[in-house]
Amino acid sequence: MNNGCICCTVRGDLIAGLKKLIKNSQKSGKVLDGVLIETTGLADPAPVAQTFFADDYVQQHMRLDGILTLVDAAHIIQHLDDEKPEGVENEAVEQIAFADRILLNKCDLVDGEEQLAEVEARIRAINKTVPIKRVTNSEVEMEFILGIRGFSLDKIIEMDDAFLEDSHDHQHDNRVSSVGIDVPGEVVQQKLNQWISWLLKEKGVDLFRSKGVLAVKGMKEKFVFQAIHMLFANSQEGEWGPDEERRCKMIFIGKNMDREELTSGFMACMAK
Ligand SMILES: Nc1nc2c(ncn2[C@@H]2O[C@H](COP(=O)(O)OP(=O)(O)OP(=O)(O)O)[C@@H](O)[C@H]2O)c(=O)[nH]1
Repeated sequence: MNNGCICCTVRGDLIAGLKKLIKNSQKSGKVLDGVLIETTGLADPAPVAQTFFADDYVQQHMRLDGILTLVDAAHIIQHLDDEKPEGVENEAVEQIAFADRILLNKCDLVDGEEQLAEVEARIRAINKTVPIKRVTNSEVEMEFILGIRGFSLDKIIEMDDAFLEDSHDHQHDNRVSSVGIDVPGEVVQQKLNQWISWLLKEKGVDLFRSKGVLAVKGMKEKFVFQAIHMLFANSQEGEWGPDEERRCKMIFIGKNMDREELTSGFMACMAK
């Protein structure tokens, strides 16, 4: 599939991809057990689910088993409370509303039963009947998420009577965007640490997701970092190959991002 948003621009690609999988399986005689589609956290689930009903060929050969929504227990309330511009859907609300199963993840990051109960109550206010499982690191038995026959067209149409209409309009929040940085060279660890601390402290509320693989001066291994809002983790993973170009590659996804500020801030950490 091409790059793009699975619920908008590349939905035609999704249908073509599904058809190809079915045809390959028929040709090779190998049974296709299932297809897992992982959207970005910012996708509207409705048009993706609609794919399984919009195309006759796909509808005849596939059944939508269920929609699984992974909820970040530590940050979900902030996203549910985010006031969107007029006409823009709140993706977090949509993803919970459409869910046939919910994995309430990162329970270890939440302060006890009271806060978890509050999160569950917010989920229940959107989707009364969905089974919810509390987990850490998404550890779950497969029976909870696969082969569940959880998707019900009647239930969805009750909630969204335009679900089967072709013109399923939805508008994304155009305050949310991504900034990618990919530059050859190395960073200076101390400058990088200072910049990341500044970034998470000052921009963490609006920074939904950051991740990167960096070449750090004097470090044989690749420096890998992951962050969700202000929660940051890093590790050293595998050494740079002798012929591999040492470079820094990162992506930041968030609200009201300033490409110029992020890029110049990072470039100031590069080794001369
Ligand atoms: N403490 C804690 N950390 C977790 C848990 N689940 C994932 N993480 C960490 O959170 C960071 C981001 O992982 P995810 O939230 O799974 O990432 P994601 O949003 O699915 O990321 P992409 O699909 O790559 O955009 C990583 O550093 C994970 O190790 C959890 O239950 N508890």
